[in-house]
Amino acid sequence: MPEPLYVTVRGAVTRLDPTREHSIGGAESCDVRVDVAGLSAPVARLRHIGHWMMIPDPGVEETTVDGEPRAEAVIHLRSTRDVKVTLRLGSSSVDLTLSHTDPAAAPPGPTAPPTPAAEPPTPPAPKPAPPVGWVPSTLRRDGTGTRTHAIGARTVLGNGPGAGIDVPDLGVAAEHATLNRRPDGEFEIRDAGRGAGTFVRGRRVMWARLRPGDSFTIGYSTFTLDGPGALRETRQATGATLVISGLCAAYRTRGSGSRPALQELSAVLRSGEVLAVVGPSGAGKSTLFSALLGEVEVTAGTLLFSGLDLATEAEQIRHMVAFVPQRDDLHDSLTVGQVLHQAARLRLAPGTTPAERGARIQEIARHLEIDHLMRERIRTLSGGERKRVSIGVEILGGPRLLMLDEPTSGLDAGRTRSVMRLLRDIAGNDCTVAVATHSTDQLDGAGKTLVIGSKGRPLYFGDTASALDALGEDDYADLMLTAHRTPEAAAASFLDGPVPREAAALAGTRRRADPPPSLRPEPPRRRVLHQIGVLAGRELALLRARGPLALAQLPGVPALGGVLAALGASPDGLGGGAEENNTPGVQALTILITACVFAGQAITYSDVVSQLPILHREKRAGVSPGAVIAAKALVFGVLAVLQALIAAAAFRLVRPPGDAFLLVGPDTDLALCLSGAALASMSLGLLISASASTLERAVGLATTTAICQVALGGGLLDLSGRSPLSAVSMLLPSRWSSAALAATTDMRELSITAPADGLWDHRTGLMLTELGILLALTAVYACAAWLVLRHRLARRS
Ligand SMILES: Nc1ncnc2c1ncn2[C@@H]1O[C@H](COP(=O)(O)OP(=O)(O)OP(=O)(O)O)[C@@H](O)[C@H]1O
Repeated sequence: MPEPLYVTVRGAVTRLDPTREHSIGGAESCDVRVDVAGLSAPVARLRHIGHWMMIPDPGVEETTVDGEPRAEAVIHLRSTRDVKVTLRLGSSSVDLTLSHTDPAAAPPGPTAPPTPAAEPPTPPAPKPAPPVGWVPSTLRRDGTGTRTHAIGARTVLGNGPGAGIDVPDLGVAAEHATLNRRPDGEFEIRDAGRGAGTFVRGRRVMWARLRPGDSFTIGYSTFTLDGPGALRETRQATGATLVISGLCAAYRTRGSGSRPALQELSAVLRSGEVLAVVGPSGAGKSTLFSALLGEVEVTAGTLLFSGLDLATEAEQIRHMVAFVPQRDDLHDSLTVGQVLHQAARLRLAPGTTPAERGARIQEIARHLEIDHLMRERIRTLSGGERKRVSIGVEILGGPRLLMLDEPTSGLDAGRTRSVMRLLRDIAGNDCTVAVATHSTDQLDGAGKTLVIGSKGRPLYFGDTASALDALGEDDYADLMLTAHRTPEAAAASFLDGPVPREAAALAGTRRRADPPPSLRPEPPRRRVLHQIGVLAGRELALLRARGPLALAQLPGVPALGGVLAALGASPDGLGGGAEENNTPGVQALTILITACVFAGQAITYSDVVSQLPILHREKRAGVSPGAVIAAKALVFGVLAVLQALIAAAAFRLVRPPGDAFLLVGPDTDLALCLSGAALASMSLGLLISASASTLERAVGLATTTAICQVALGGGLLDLSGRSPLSAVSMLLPSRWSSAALAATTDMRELSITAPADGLWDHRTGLMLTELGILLALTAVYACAAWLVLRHRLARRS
């Protein structure tokens, strides 16, 4: 049973119930009444999340615990010892004593300071608290505040003792950036492209010139040039406030412009708080998250997180924000351990060592109670376990704002409660948590609630405990029915209430992001290379996870094609004796090319479209669509070439390729032509898969393309003239690979059924051109796939 907390102020003891949040302040509604500077607003809140924690209001200027000044936004009371807390505002302060046992029931004796002897003998053992803050212990430097560094001609900033200035945050690489003094005496900052970025006034930069007074941000530290040789570092106080002020968002509709989805929504959420966003279906709960993620058009209002504007400084805060979508899209065939390791390699700075990644994964897995599932495949997990893994993937990077869309949908009441408890725990570790939910019976897990009515109109924001009373409803079922009709009085009273005013006041004080003097925003190439490596590794893991039967098909299809082509060919294979006419040679050539284009296209045509939700999720975490396509082209390209070699070898086992050749020899030329066919078709398959909106459409597109490849390869229809069909065939790998193979085997000379096609002439230069065109098609299809995928993942609604 969670234990109560006893707060003593000037001799008066108040017992706090662990099942709900309590406020300390001057207002009558506060649970513990204190007078600090005559303020009526709460100066601190106390909440139980497995242990008690105190959240001083940001307006409190100084908090001391047992006489020690504390800069944290959240003070965790993990010990069962009595603690003396002083909160100071201006010249006024208040002293509180927080006890885990009732001081009034304690035996008479000395009261302060408490000694071990004065403590009650066996206080009830609390549930073991999470061992660490959400910013991981392995990479954490305690404390916040300001310090000044001496800087020379070149100073390296990075994560670890090797750097001149140590910035121990998750997104910071070991050698993250260098600060150089220029010949003119000014300084420039250069990002090494290995971590989560260097930011100057909200923009991610690879290079920027800095003058005295200019600042740049790396991880959670902001550095300001204080003059020659001095760099002032300000660590962002843990805990950041989310301010939503007068937010209006709209979806574009076909033809008629846009349809409003959120209207003048306001809320203020502080670190350590859990916000439940509730409302009837279609009210706009998911849209609110889309707006916070920059995925829907914000037509008015302000969104601030940690003082940064999400509209203009989204890049800088991207690594602070994580989103767990409603569907737990994860690679089903991988194990939990593989999924977490891949996610850690993509989401943590590339310079993070395997030991650090392992420690972080262990830390998260223990916290989420999934450490015993590391070897289980995702598809074998229950809904609740899968949800925990999905949350784990998103919090690996140590976000400060975690948003979850329906995290409890499909879970039983017990699992729902445990997810809500987990979210409270996460919030208690320097994170702000917002959750859209229909599980209104478990809302007591969230301290704050935002009720949205139909058409995105806000009806209530405030303490969860007061939501029903404020809206005059008995239960949430009634509230949902009322909210569906959006009562004008409630909507108007919200807009006239204190929440929009407070949000507007906070939004009005935001820092302006002026353009910096000199910037060079560049794509961080090294990061993309790192991502290609990680994603290629994942493709290999996914291939291995397909199982032996599916893996056996990969060499099986081209081998069958090679054997069938050989059986259809004359005893001389693709060649032929001078006096003998090799009529079946064209058929054999067509079967060989068909087998290779089918095999190449088949390995990729469904790949991107079936992973789209996962890719969308990873794009939000900074994974580049270019890296995705490059990794797939790399792995599947090698696979396609291997398949072509298997087809060539199978053919060669049964029939000779012939005597004629143009480049290296009959066998090598055959292998080159088939490899070109398979490689370019693999790339065409990627384009199909990136373009199709559903798997069914991808199947349709792939089938159509395959038919065209067979019919327009050159061996079945005469494409020698300037017909439209001939023009279309130029876009297909089968046309160029058939021509190259016919050229090297001198098919026009050997077979009377060979078409009078100039592309089939037995000329070395022609064959080299045709192989070159196959490579060019491979590159063009892959680039087109990248552009299409980039467009699809970036598309705003
Ligand atoms: N991509 C989109 N394009 C156009 N309209 C959209 C789009 N997504 C959502 N909408 C509309 O915006 C409104 C709010 O949708 P949203 O998904 O935010 O509601 P919700 O409260 O999350 O609903 P639910 O509880 O059913 O998930 C709805 O009317 C919906 O039809």
